[in-house]
Amino acid sequence: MRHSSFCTMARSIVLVTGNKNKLKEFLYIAGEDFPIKVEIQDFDLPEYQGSPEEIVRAKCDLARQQVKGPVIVEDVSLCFNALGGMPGPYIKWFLKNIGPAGLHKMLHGFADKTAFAQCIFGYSSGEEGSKIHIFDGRCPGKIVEPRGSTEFGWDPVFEPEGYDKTYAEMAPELKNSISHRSKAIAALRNFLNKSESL
Ligand SMILES: O=c1nc[nH]c2c1ncn2[C@H]1C[C@H](O)[C@@H](COP(=O)(O)OP(=O)(O)OP(=O)(O)O)O1
Ligand SMILES: [Mg+2]
Repeated sequence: MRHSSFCTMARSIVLVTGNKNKLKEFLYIAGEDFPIKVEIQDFDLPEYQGSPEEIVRAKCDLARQQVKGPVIVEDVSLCFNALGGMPGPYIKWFLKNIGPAGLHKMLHGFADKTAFAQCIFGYSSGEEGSKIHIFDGRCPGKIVEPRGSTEFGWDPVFEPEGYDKTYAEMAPELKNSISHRSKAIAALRNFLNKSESL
């Protein structure tokens, strides 16, 4: 927290997520020096269809209505270039129904295995009608046969560009230093540090 006399920042923000692995990575990446205290509320928000950004905006607005204060929400997409960006924000349902191995098989007929992981945060100060700020982080890579820990989602099939390991084979420090999530958190951190803009 900054102590400038211009500081109008709220004392804490609520991160709404039902995903424990997301939360773990968020807290790890945010670290001790995150500009604002983050509290967690674990509830499932309905997710509309649309572009990743539209989904985050709607999710953030619903979170704001429930929390009645400053909120952040996160939505993650896994976008296959050969499929024009699909499954994208619908990755959760593909993963749930066909698993990581099925995701890899989806690209069987395509030479292009490239993909990108996208993490978008939506932030609202909590006031009705206030602007929802968007922070977008991406990591390019490719979809491979599953390798590594099966602990977190599609990590076993995503191999970031420039590495010969999948996210699931990486030490947490490495994934958290290059991931889509770390890039989005860097943008969020930068915004929160400019407390006058809140
Ligand atoms: O770094 C990641 N590495 C691997 N898998 C990941 C990652 N980040 C999200 N995921 C999974 C979780 C869910 O299956 C889907 C995104 O859906 P998404 O709606 O954003 O997550 P969610 O519903 O689990 O949590 P939330 O309550 O925050 O909406 O991709
Ligand atoms: Mg969700």
